[in-house]
Amino acid sequence: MSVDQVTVAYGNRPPVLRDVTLSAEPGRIVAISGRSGAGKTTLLSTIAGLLRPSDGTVTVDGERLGDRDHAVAQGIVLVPQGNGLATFLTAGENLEVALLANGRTPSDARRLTVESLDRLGLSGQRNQLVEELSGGQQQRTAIARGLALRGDVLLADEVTSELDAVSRQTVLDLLRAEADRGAAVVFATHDPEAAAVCDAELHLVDGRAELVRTEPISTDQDRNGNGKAKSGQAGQARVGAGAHRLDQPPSA
Ligand SMILES: Nc1ncnc2c1ncn2[C@@H]1O[C@H](COP(=O)(O)OP(=O)(O)OP(=O)(O)O)[C@@H](O)[C@H]1O
Repeated sequence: MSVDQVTVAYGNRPPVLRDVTLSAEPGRIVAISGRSGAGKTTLLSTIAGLLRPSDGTVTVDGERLGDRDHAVAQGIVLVPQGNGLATFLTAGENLEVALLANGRTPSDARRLTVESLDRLGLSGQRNQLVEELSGGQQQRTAIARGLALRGDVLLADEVTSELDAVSRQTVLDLLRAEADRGAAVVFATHDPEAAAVCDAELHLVDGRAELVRTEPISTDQDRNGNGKAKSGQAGQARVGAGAHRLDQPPSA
């Protein structure tokens, strides 16, 4: 998936994104960082087909992206900021409905729902109404729904903002697992520690993008004798307390 020199505005207002370019490849997690209001959600919404750029293009598998339906057909999954869950349904129903709409059979939808909620530690919440869940449980339900859909491109918008350190690490590990499965993961976050465990980082300032790095950050311990970052340690990215542990992604 690539974003080429995209400019996005809301109505007649000045553009929120200007000339933004980004490449997201299978097997890699790219962080979109930046302060509140910098344009992270706007960028993810554009990649999800919810907003149309006034200039530039979003391309998936060589095909220019159209509307949201086209994005869904192209396997672009969005875990939105604010969750986007139906609060009057149970956690499980939120997943099943999305899976059925995605063309899964009822039995597949049930199986994937159980599996995905379990990965997020939510087995006990499957039959609970979303409105009865805590903020963090709701956020994890939305992530479970996004993972269950097994997209080719996973857009995760501030998906760790409501979580404690342990749950945040679980979610970062799951994003890594999605990348290892072959998805291109785009993760918007204002948390520098979470951004640091991603493979690349694009920083937005007032709608303009600066590519901070295109390789994982690596500590001395993570380097082998010839100075190259170690590979094949999927799922071990760690945040917090200066203990960045980073994985070399498979070459895409
Ligand atoms: N629907 C909208 N209509 C008009 N302006 C909007 C709309 N949504 C966002 N904006 C504006 O676009 C700019 C970027 O917002 P966006 O939500 O993309 O930022 P963000 O980096 O995701 O912020 P946060 O970290 O607070 O979620 C802001 O100035 C915001 O006011």
